Amino acid sequence: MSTDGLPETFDVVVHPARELRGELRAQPSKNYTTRYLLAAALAPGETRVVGVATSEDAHAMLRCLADWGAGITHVGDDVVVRGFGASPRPGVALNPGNAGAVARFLMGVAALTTGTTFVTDYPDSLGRRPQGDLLDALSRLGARVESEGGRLPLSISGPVRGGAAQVSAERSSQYASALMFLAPLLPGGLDLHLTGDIKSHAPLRQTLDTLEAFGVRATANDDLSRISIPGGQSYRPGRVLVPGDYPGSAAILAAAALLPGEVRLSNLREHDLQGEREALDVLREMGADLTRAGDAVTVRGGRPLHAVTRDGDGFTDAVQALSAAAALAGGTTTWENVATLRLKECDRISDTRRELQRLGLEVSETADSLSITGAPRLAGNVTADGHGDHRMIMLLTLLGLKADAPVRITGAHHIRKSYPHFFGHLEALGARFDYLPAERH
Ligand SMILES: O=C(O)C1=C[C@@H](OP(=O)(O)O)[C@@H](O)[C@H](O)C1
Ligand SMILES: C=C(OP(=O)(O)O)C(=O)O
Repeated sequence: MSTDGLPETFDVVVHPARELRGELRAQPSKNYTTRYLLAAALAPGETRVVGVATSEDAHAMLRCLADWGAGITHVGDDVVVRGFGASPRPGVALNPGNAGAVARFLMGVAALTTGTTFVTDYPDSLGRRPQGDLLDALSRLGARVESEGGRLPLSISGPVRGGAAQVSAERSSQYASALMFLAPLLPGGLDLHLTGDIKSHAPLRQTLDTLEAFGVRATANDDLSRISIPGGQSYRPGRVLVPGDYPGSAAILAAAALLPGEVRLSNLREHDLQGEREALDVLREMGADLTRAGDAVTVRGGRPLHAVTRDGDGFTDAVQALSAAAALAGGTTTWENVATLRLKECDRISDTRRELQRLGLEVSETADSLSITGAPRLAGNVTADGHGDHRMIMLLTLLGLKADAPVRITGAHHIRKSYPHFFGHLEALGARFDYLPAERH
């Protein structure tokens, strides 16, 4: 499955880099790939999804949709999906791997079936992430739900009719997105009330955007606390183009800001709903020299950076990458309102604090914030724990490039969850890595 030419599992040794220089095309967006593939499967007929991500999460979605009965044909970088419409095959066990969004979106749609089971081969990561808020919403709608403590493995059986529904959006926006994908295919649609302090508004807008691209009518109020989707609709098949990925690109841009040289990254739409687009503003506010021409962003790196205090919830998947910039900026950077980071592939607050401290940095945390005091230089010569988390691996890689001596990152193959060509892209810019047998998986 891996197209990156690297061993199946590996630790990476990151060598200090003098500069980064060159041009790259941003990889396809993870969040739009998962959404477009799912919407394509929910559409009767054929949809061509142009430029699909090749990450493990994209493969997880493709595998699950095929198991539910979608026809999947790869044509170059595109995927042609023959949808199952409102009738995914019942009685199937789906394995979404380690992909939270994939698992949750499919759990919503599972209410169309008379029984779907969800299992994972990542019991220590996805298997620990909470699903209770979505399961509660589904059972209030009349679905039959079985789980132990609201975690995978679990099973969901419909049918449900729809109508008024409540879902908490405090721990993850993915629960509400899941119900939004389900809603148009229910006889009664859904009048959704998102409760709690709503987090991750940006992905919710990406879901609304996807529904619109597939001809599904939906209305929402400004703060997204009310989302109304009439029932009895169908997804319209057609052709959709996956935009470039801001979360992964934020790591490349942060690396480029930290090191001397010049990096140009294309395929980053200026008007895009991915919240991690804000990473560009954050880097600029920190003092980076970043310019945009159309869909290309150029960074002239090596300028001194300074600390910022920002609400990180708008760019949740770029907080790790920006933490690398913070680790080398003058002063103390604080990411506020980031409690949901604790519920990702690892605890991205406490685990990040521990790894940064291991590298010699001063870091503190509260329940919902992370503060990092920048150091003028990092000694390196340590082994850091990747925590099986692609975004932690990106952060540690950036610090290794800037350190005085190499940094080893364990389990670096988990980069493939969202960015299989991450190391290859950095090599193309002049970085150097060794790939060693993994000390542990
Ligand atoms: O809807 C999506 O595709 C995503 C939503 C976000 O999760 P939360 O809503 O849990 O913050 C984000 O972190 C994740 O990578 C993808
Ligand atoms: C948290 C992430 O993904 P997911 O929730 O889809 O597993 C991520 O991509 O950083």
